Amino acid sequence: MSLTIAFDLDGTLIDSVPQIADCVNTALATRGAGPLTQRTVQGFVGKGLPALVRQVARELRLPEADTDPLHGEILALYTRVETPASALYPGVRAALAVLRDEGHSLAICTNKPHAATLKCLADTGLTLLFDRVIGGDSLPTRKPDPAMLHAALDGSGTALYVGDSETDAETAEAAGIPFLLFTEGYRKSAVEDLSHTASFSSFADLPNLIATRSSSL
Ligand SMILES: O=C(O)COP(=O)(O)O
Repeated sequence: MSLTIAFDLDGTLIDSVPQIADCVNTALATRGAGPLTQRTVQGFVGKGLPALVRQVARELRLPEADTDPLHGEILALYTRVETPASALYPGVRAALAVLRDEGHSLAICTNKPHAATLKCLADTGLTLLFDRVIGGDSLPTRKPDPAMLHAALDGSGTALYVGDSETDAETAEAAGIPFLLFTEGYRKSAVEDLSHTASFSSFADLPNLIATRSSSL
C-alpha cells in the first residue's frame, strides 16, 4: 500500500545543531553575549525559531526588547547557513530513496523556518525526494498544532509521521496520524516514557519497519 510519509527535519533527518548554534552564537557575539554550547542550543530546538530565541534570551538574561531584533538576525543567518551533506544521519538518503521507489509520497513537516528548510534540503541534496515542504512559518500555527501535519499530508488518508521529539509525537496524536520515533535525535525525555510509540534507531531499518506497519494502517 502506498502511503504519504511526513518527516520532521531537525534531529530526525539532519543533525543540524552545529549550524543552528553557529547562527545563534554569531548573533550573540555582536552583543558581547554567549557563546552557548551546542548542547544548550539543542535543548532549545523543536518548537520553532521564536521559541528558541526566547529561551536564548532567558538563558543569557538579555533585555526583553532585544528578542525581536535577535530573532531577525538569527533568521537572516539561518536562511544562509550551509548544511554539509555529512549532517544527514547515517542511512537517511538511501532509506528515503527506497521509500520513493516503493511508491510512497514523502513530505517535510518541520518547525524550522521554511526558507532555511528549503536551503537545508538543497544543500544536502534531498529537495527532489519531497512532494511537499511545510516549515515553521508556513502557517499561522506551529507544531504541536496539527495543522502543519495536515497540510504536509495534503488530505492523504493513509499516512505516517516520522520524528524525534515529544513535540512530534504530540503533533501526530493531535492529527490522528500514526507516529514513528527516531530514537537518536533531540528527544528530551527517556525513550521508556514514549514506549507506547513505535521506534527505530537506524534509518537502515526504516523501510522494513514501514512495510510491516503499513499492512495494519
Ligand atoms: O524547532 C525548530 O526550529 C525545528 O525543529 P523540528 O525540525 O524538529 O520541527
